Amino acid sequence: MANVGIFFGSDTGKTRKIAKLIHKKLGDAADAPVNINRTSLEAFLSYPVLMLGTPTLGDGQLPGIESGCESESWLEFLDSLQGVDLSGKHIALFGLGDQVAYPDNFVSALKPLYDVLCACGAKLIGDWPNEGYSFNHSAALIGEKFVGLVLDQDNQYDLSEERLDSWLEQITPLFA
Ligand SMILES: Cc1cc2nc3c(=O)[nH]c(=O)nc-3n(C[C@H](O)[C@H](O)[C@H](O)COP(=O)(O)O)c2cc1C
Repeated sequence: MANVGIFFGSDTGKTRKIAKLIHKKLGDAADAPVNINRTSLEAFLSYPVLMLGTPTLGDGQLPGIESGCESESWLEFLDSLQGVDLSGKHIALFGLGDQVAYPDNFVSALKPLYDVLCACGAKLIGDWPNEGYSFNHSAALIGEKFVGLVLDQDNQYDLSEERLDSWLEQITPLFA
């Protein structure tokens, strides 16, 4: 088993694609990405380092039945994390959103994910500057920084790989 587990939720496949790209770039350090609705709590907890990806759906919500997905996803998995001890784990988040169609809730779903993981004692790494995006509001900001990498595959597709490379450069020394 590798050191890094990559888990994602996805409605239309864009977050899955980014998860696969992260895996490709990390090589043997990471296991192949797994949809969060296809894992167990035990498998999730077996990694010391986690990279967790999500789109924002609904009105700033995590994916799941309540936000209109056909399958369960983060909303349901987070219920199973209540009361779980994640201290000692390094967790980096990556979030996909659409700043043009949803400028009032851009990538907001990262925040409830962040909050649950922090409440479980995890060490969150990989915050990301908000420069280069145009939006009105995001719940995923703490001060001037997003709580994780932010990618907009709908409007800034061409910037994503460069952003991803820079983010991985920032975080890999923190857990290597
Ligand atoms: C019904 C619906 C609601 C959405 N709501 C938001 C939103 O509130 N904020 C946002 O930033 N993006 C929103 N998006 C855009 C998605 O997050 C974006 O297209 C993302 O790349 C989808 O990733 P996926 O293919 O992994 O599901 C929404 C998209 C859909 C279809």
